[in-house]
Amino acid sequence: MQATAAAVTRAEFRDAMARLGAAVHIVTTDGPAGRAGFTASAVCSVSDEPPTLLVCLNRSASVYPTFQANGVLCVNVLAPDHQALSTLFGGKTPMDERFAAAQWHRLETGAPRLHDAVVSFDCRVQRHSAMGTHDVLFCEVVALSMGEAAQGLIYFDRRYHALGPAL
Ligand SMILES: NC(=O)c1ccc[n+]([C@@H]2O[C@H](COP(=O)([O-])OP(=O)(O)OC[C@H]3O[C@@H](n4cnc5c(N)ncnc54)[C@H](O)[C@@H]3O)[C@@H](O)[C@H]2O)c1
Ligand SMILES: Cc1cc2c(cc1C)N(C[C@H](O)[C@H](O)[C@H](O)COP(=O)(O)O)c1[nH]c(=O)[nH]c(=O)c1N2
Repeated sequence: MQATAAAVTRAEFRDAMARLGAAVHIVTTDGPAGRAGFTASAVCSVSDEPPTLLVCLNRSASVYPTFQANGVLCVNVLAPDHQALSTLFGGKTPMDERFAAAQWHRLETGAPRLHDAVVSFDCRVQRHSAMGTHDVLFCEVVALSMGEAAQGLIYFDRRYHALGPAL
């Protein structure tokens, strides 16, 4: 099936995007506006000088005002064991219940770092830009924490898949 740009519906776009596999993250914040976190697949490297990544956040998400006000966040890259945690942070669960399901620490900014994340990027949001339903947050990485295992959790075809070295 082929569709031209003008004729691409939301449903067609989502069906197509479901075939673009992506790593899964829990993005957190803490500060004057309180603590919040959500599951995100729309995360990408932008520049290594200054070290910068981007996160796309839906402006209709309940967490949006908290991220907007705090201006800091931590991108926690998930491992295969974190499937249930990803589901918890990707639904409508109250914030305290989300955070009660795992252990958290802090790096520089105070945004929660997941203790067994594959890697965590602690960031200050330098800029944000609205596009359609989402804000693109440009985040400068001010501290890093590398986990022990280099294994990944991928979201592809609306399901989770474990990623690790071939045996
Ligand atoms: N970028 C996002 O905001 C994003 C990404 C993945 C999932 N989700 C949300 O998670 C839930 C389950 O998603 P699913 O993948 O099982 O099925 P789905 O059919 O809702 O989404 C399929 C794919 O489309 C993209 N997508 C979904 N919603 C989007 C949005 N609002 N803006 C931009 N891209 C979007 C993602 O790549 C997603 O994996 C949905 O509520 C969805 O909105 C949002
Ligand atoms: C696998 C997967 C991937 C994503 C999401 C979900 C799931 C299951 N969600 C949706 C987001 O996590 C969800 O809306 C949050 O729970 C926010 O909910 P509240 O509105 O704050 O309760 C999501 N939302 C967003 O704004 N950007 C993203 O990149 C993603 N990616």
